[in-house]
Amino acid sequence: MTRVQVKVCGTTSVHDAVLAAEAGADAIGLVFAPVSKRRVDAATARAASLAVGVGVARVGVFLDQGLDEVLRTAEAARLSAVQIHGPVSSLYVETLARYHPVLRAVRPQDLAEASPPPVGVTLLLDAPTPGGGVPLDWAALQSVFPAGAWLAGGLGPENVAEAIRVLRPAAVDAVSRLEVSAGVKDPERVRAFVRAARQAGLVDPQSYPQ
Ligand SMILES: O=C(O)c1ccccc1N[C@@H]1O[C@H](COP(=O)(O)O)[C@@H](O)[C@H]1O
Repeated sequence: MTRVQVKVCGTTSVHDAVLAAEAGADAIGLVFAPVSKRRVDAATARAASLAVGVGVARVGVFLDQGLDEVLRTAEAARLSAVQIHGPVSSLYVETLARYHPVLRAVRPQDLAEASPPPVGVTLLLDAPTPGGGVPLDWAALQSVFPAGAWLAGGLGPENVAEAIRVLRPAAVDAVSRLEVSAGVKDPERVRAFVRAARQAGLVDPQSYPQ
């Protein structure tokens, strides 16, 4: 048995990257989507990536952005994986997966179409409005949640254990409920989130993404 991985998303500073790493997060998320109130520039993201080092995954979050932009940003910001939101083609996702591990964010209504993902792609089940802090209906998803998929959408210290108990995701991912204001982390909530996820149990390693 292996522990659930924890991603702390929406990192906009070296300070908050180090906070997440010291709290025990396995991954930080760096949002490059132009629409996001947590958007980070490549130079700051690079500094945050270098600060946490290779022991922590650095996931770049993109929404409706071209392949060139994603690949250039991944290199500039020293990303170790990319997370793709929005209505992109299979070819787009498969092309990216030749360069980087891909987290493909899908809404519950898109799950059937996206499963199973191609090699190098892991599904991330998220709410229809990414970064909106609204939880999914975990009970309704229990019978269809794919082995090895990640879970996001309104997770925080108060509900992550229950989400893990119901869906057994390979990883949990949160942003809104870990902030004091958009893009600024609440240290106590970040620590409590990682702690709660850690304590919530273990998952079967065979359900992990390859
Ligand atoms: O956080 C954002 O602003 C954002 C913008 C565009 C695409 C994704 C975004 N965040 C992702 O949303 C989920 C969880 O959000 P929440 O915990 O419900 O607030 C997570 O995957 C973030 O990477």
